[in-house]
Amino acid sequence: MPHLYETDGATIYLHSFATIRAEADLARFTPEEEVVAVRMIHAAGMVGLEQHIRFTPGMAVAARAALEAGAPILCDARMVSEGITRPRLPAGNAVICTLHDPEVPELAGAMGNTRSAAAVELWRPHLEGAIIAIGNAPTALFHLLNLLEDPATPRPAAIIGCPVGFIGAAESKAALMAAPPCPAMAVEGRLGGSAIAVAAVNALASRKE
Ligand SMILES: C/C1=C2N=C(/C=C3N=C(/C(C)=C4\N[C@@](C)([C@@H]5N=C1[C@](C)(CCC(=O)O)[C@H]5CC(=O)O)[C@@](C)(CC(=O)O)[C@@H]4CCC(=O)O)[C@@](C)(CC(=O)O)[C@@H]\3CCC(=O)O)C(C)(C)[C@@H]/2CCC(=O)O
Repeated sequence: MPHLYETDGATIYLHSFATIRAEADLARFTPEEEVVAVRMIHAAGMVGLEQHIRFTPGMAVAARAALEAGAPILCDARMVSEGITRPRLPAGNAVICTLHDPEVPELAGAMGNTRSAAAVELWRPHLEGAIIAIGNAPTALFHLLNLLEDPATPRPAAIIGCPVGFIGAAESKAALMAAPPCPAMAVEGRLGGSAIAVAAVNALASRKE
């Protein structure tokens, strides 16, 4: 007997989002935040993730406006940059990941830091008004926060802080949300990951589902 399963992509999405809206506790989110939270839950396959999602007031609106104005999107890992659905982007926005730039390994050695943190150095010319999407590397978020401690460093429009894991992930996101240098959102604790960061970007880039 062949397995029977749903084969229509649009129907799968429809049922998926309906299930999330039926099961997740989304009451505390604004309408602009809610679509982002739903898509992040969808990417993680985890109702309950919403309890760990934090936004600074107005972040979702500010990030959407920045994307409409053409903001570039700076990503810590190629897993993030590759996941962004280009046709969703409202202004043909540039998607930039500097992690695999040939300069990065030597720079990381000179800095005594990871390649992920060194790659953030190469964001400097693009930082002003950018959307930052960090889905993997805690050291990238920590290094960005350190750069932004200098008031002369150009301000991004918004930071999506979703590094994942056991070493530095919770701490870097706690530092982001304790003193956000610009509008920001984060998944608190160890949870996070490239797919969840991508889902946030894709939701912010889209009109309501
Ligand atoms: C310590 C690192 C962590 N990586 C995690 C999880 C995943 N990483 C994947 C991949 C393919 C990559 N990770 C690198 C970014 C690499 N990962 C690190 C670093 C050693 C340090 C980062 C940090 O601590 O901040 C980092 C290398 C560096 O010097 O910066 C990667 C560049 C490694 C490489 O391929 O050379 C690479 C990213 C490639 C890209 O997308 O451009 C995984 C897919 C590994 C796997 O499972 O095979 C996975 C993806 C998770 C995700 O959703 O993104 C952690 C858990 C985040 C961990 C940091 C925290 C910890 O607790 O250890």
